[in-house]
Amino acid sequence: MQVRDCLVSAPGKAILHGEHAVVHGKVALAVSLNLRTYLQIKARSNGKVCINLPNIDTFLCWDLSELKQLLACLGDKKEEAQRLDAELVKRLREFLGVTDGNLDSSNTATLAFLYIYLSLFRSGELPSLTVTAWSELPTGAGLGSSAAYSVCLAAALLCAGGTITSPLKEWEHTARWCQEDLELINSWAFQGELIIHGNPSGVDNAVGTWGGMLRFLAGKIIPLSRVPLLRILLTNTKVPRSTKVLVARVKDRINKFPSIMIPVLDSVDAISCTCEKVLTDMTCEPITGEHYNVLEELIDINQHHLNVMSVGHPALDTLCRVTLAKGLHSKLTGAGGGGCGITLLRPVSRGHCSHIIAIKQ
Ligand SMILES: Nc1ncnc2c1ncn2[C@@H]1O[C@H](COP(=O)(O)OP(=O)(O)O)[C@@H](O)[C@H]1O
Ligand SMILES: C[C@@](O)(CCOP(=O)(O)O)CC(=O)O
Ligand SMILES: [Mg+2]
Repeated sequence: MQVRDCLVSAPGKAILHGEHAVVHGKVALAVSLNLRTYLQIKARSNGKVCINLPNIDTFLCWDLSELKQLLACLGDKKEEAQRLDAELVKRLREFLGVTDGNLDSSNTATLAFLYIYLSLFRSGELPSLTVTAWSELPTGAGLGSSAAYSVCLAAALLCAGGTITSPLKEWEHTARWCQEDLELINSWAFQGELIIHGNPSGVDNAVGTWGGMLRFLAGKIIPLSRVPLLRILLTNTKVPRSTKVLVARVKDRINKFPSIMIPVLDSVDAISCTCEKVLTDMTCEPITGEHYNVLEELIDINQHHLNVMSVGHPALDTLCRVTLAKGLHSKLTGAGGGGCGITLLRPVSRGHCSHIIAIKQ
C-alpha cells in the first residue's frame, strides 16, 4: 500500500487553571501557544518504516515484515480510538524491550507512533513510510509537547492512509479539517496521550487539535470565544520532569488522604469557574485594576493548592518569589514538578524577555 505524503502541525498549550484537578473530573481553562510541533510523512517503497525524532535524539527503522508479526493473530478488529488495545501495547513493549522502569522519552514516543500506525493500518497492508517530527516546544516542560506530538501523529497517519482528506486547496499554505475529522484526530491523539501519560484528562490533545482558548470538563470541550487580551509571561525552570510520574503522584495523595484532597480539587474547580467569570466580565465592562486583583489572587491560591498536591518544586517557588518581588503573580502550568510557570502581566508591565503570549479567542 502506498500512502500520501503529508505535513501537519499542532500547537502546544498553557493551562491557566485546573491542571491535575482536570484528571479527576474538574474544570480546566487552557489556551494554545504560538509554539508548534510539525510532522511530515513521506511514502517509501523500500519495505521499511522509519521514524526520525531529532528533539529526543531518536532515529529508528524497522522492516515491514517485523512489524507485521506484531499483528499476528490480533484479528482484523475494526480500528477504534476509544481505548487502548492492551494486547497490542504488551507486544509493542516486548518488541521495544520496554519495561515500566525504562519508559524514557524515546521509548514512549516510539511506542505512541507504532501503536497508532499499527492500529490504523492493521486491517489492510502495512505501508512503507518515513515519519519525521520536530518541535518549537520544550519537551517535558508542561507546555503540552506530548499532546502536540500525538495530535500530529494522529492527523498525519489518518491523512496518509486516506481516512481523512487534506483540506488544503492548491493555493493555500495552511488549512483546518472539518469538525468531524478534528474529532477523529482528537480521539486518536488521546490514544497517544494514554501511552505517554498513562491517565490523561484529554485537555492537552483538545487544545492541540482545536487551538484557541477552551474550557474542558470531563471530556466536554467548550471553546471560549469572548475572552480579553491577556499578557502572560512563560518561564521555563528547565527542571526536567515527567507528566506520567506527577499525575500518578497526585492520584496516590488523593487515595491516601481523600477527605483532605477532594476539597482541594473542588477548590481548584471553583478557581477555574471564577476565573472564567472574571474573563467574561472583562469583555463586557471596562477593565479595572480590581479584575486583575482577582485574577492574581486566583493564581496565588491555585499555586498553593498545586503545592498541596505535591507537584511543586523549589525552582517554581523561586519563580513565584522573584516575580512577586516585582508585584507579579505566578503559578506552575501543566504537570509541574519543574517545567514551566506562567506570570500574569498587567497592561502596564513592560516586556520581560522569555516568551510573551497573547491570549485571545
Ligand atoms: N518533539 C517531540 N518528538 C518526539 N517525542 C516527543 C516530542 N515532544 C514530546 N514528545 C514525547 O512526549 C514526552 C513528554 O511528555 P510530557 O511528560 O507529557 O511533557 P509535556 O509537558 O511536554 O507534554 C516525551 O518524553 C516524548 O515521549
Ligand atoms: C497535569 C495535566 O493536567 C496536564 C499535563 O500537561 P503537560 O503534559 O505537563 O503539558 C494532566 C492532564 O490533564 O492530562
Ligand atoms: Mg504532556
